[in-house]
Amino acid sequence: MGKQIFETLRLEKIVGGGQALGAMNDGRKAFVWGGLPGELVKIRITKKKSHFVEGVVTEVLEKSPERIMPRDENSYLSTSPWQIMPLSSEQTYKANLIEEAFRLHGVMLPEKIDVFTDGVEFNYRNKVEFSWFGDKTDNGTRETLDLAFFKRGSKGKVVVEGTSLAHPNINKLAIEIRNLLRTKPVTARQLKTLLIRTDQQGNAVWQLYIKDRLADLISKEEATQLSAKGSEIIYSDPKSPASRVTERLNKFGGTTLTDTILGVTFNYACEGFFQVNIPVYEKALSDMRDWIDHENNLPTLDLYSGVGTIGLTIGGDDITLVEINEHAVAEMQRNITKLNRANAKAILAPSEKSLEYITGEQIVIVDPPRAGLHADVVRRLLETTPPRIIYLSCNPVTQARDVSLLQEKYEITHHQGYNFFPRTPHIEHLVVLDKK
Ligand SMILES: C[S@@+](CC[C@H](N)C(=O)[O-])C[C@H]1O[C@@H](n2cnc3c(N)ncnc32)[C@H](O)[C@@H]1O
Repeated sequence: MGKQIFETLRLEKIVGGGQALGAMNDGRKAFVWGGLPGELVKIRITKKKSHFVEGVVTEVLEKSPERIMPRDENSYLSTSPWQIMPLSSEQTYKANLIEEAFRLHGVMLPEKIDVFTDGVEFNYRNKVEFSWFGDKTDNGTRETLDLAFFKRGSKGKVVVEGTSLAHPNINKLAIEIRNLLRTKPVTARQLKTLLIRTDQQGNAVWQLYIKDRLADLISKEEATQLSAKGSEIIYSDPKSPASRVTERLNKFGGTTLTDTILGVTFNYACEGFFQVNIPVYEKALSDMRDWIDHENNLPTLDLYSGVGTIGLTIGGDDITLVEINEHAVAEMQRNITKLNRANAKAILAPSEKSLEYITGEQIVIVDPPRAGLHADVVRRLLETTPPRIIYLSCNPVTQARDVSLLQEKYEITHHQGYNFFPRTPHIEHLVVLDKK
């Protein structure tokens, strides 16, 4: 291991990525996890570049009055680095980051920025992926086996018993599976990840991704003793770091879950796509629904649609959904069929290659990834000028960039922030744009 480098500095502000910003003695910017504005901290450098460094706080020399004890003292940096401040501060930082992003792009937001939260700070996640960690025991005869998360800014792992963000049934089941595997001749090196998911009723399913073809690692009897409704043992190519399904080795019960969003029922696979914090997502959807002109019954176009949870709940009868990911589209198609939505069309394609669907005669909903809208999508919107664009974003910086371009022909009618992921720096922001 290379020599560790430490530095002491004062932190100034929180930046878009969620880190606190400070300056090194040599003038380089330092993006720091685990610190708050105003604090004097000692940091360990985790990445060095010519113009900036990244680091993690190892000691707080002067504390911010905002600082609170993180609930997951050892692992909060891996899952939710804003556990060190109260939710009220988090809400203010999120609103300020939205404001700053739009100001830097020269866009005036007409209303005071408000970030909706349902006040549920913990236990909101319905999906957690655990890693595994093993170490030699004192006498070196066998290895320990623990659940773990990757440490932020290093390749190391931190041993956990769960996370405060997760539904309690997820943490409970994770421990049951860990305890069962501790009785087996298997080491952490043979295991990749454990994915656990719950529906809103708390029914849990799990998938164990392993790097050896150990189909009989867990018996049917053992699986039925666990507090889950279904599970799978999956062989996942060891060459890929991700939990990809290479081969399904064994299955105990179904691993499909069902949830209802604004009265519409969706089925999704354990490894499939689905929203993580359904109550707050539902609030965003019901707000967005208010901006769909159901009276005039215009068709709706949902770009970057995922499995269609926006378009199929709030879009009208005549809805076209465009998504790049084939698994998401397959899941969306299954749901369209099940819901008997004859006028819903799922398109497997990048939005920027589906420009012919943007005709100007429909309400357009966009919910792009962090990179924001493709330049060709913005160009086509400006050419065809649909009467309303409903833009939900997980990155206010790229949203502000796109809105600044769309302002040529649109004005902002409404905007609202949402806190889908409390205790983390993630921000969602809705902007409703009307043709001028
Ligand atoms: C922020 S998610 C939104 C998903 C969905 N609207 C929802 O509410 O759950 C962005 C989605 O865009 C998809 N995506 C990414 N790049 C895309 C592109 N160029 N064209 C279409 N979809 C894309 C991703 O696969 C992902 O499902």
